Amino acid sequence: MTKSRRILVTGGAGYIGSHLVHDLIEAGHQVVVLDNLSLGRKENLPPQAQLIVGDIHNESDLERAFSQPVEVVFHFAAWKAAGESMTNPTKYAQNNICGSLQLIDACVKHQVRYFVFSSSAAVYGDPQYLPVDEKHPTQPVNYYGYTKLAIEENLRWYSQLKGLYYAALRYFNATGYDIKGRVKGREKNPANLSPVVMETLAGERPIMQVFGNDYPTPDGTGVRDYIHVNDLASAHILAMEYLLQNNKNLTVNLGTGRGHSVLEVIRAAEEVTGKKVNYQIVDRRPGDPPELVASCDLAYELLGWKAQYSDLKTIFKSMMPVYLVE
Ligand SMILES: O=c1ccn([C@@H]2O[C@H](COP(=O)(O)OP(=O)(O)O[C@H]3O[C@H](CO)[C@@H](O)[C@H](O)[C@H]3O)[C@@H](O)[C@H]2O)c(=O)[nH]1
Repeated sequence: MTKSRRILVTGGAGYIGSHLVHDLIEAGHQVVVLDNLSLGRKENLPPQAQLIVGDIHNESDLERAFSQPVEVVFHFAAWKAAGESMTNPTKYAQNNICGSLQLIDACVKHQVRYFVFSSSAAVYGDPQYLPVDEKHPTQPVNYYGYTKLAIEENLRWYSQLKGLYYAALRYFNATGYDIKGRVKGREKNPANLSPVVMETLAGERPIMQVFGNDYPTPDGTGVRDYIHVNDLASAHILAMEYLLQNNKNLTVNLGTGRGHSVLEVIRAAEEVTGKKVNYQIVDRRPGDPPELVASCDLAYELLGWKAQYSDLKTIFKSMMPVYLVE
């Protein structure tokens, strides 16, 4: 039996956070969720999780979240309009960088020693080589990636100055829904490929766009490393255990090491659902690299973690109950 711990999950009612909360509760932990419900949903949470509707920017909400001792913080909360990161950088920085610093400060004040942060492959920018490992230069090409990197760097300083140990988990393309069906609420305003494919299949979009088919990839469409949200959740638990056991920081990629093109993704969805995706090829989306694939050796070496549910068929099977309810 693992020890039951008191854990705070910011953004725990959101897409990735809620999957982790279910796993933490099933592992016997006591979970407090701090979520402003702007993107999260109450119904995503198991009844055992304690929900505090509040914000990481608000001191009194943070005080409520830390009213009882917390051992580990998982930080998912973010202002997610990633597309707006370039057009509205000030708001983006205020929400994401400043909010995270307020949370980190509160952690230090309340003697939390372990912090797990949702970072992103976006910290690397355009890949200079593939697969991208953790030694790859960090040169973000959008403000979203920059904010993630800025928070990682702040965590490194706080770690040196204040003895907070952190894990920065750099997700590649998060996808899928709970294979156990525990999370039923859809992600709000999704813009990523797999939900767009599912919305098109569900008839909610008349047609979807494939951004470019003239990339230097096998079929000309963009290649990404899709990682199932349940695999992400299990990596978070292993990262927490790593911090608790080793008192050492951790920065790792979370992906599969395999890339799939947009057309491959569409075909897999068609095969799993037995329906045709209506799509059109349009121009490339500015800023998209042709290919982004993770090297995941370090996560395997340090955490013993490897993706289990991230093949395209399992991904789309897990999305069907959420998108194709009869
Ligand atoms: O309607 C769509 C949506 C996407 N794509 C393509 O599908 C691939 C995946 O795109 P998307 O799902 O938007 O993800 P990325 O642009 O790869 O970015 C994701 O992955 C990054 C990390 O690598 C994260 O930081 C971002 O938050 C997350 O959106 C790319 O080739 C896109 O050009 C389309 O063709 N049509």
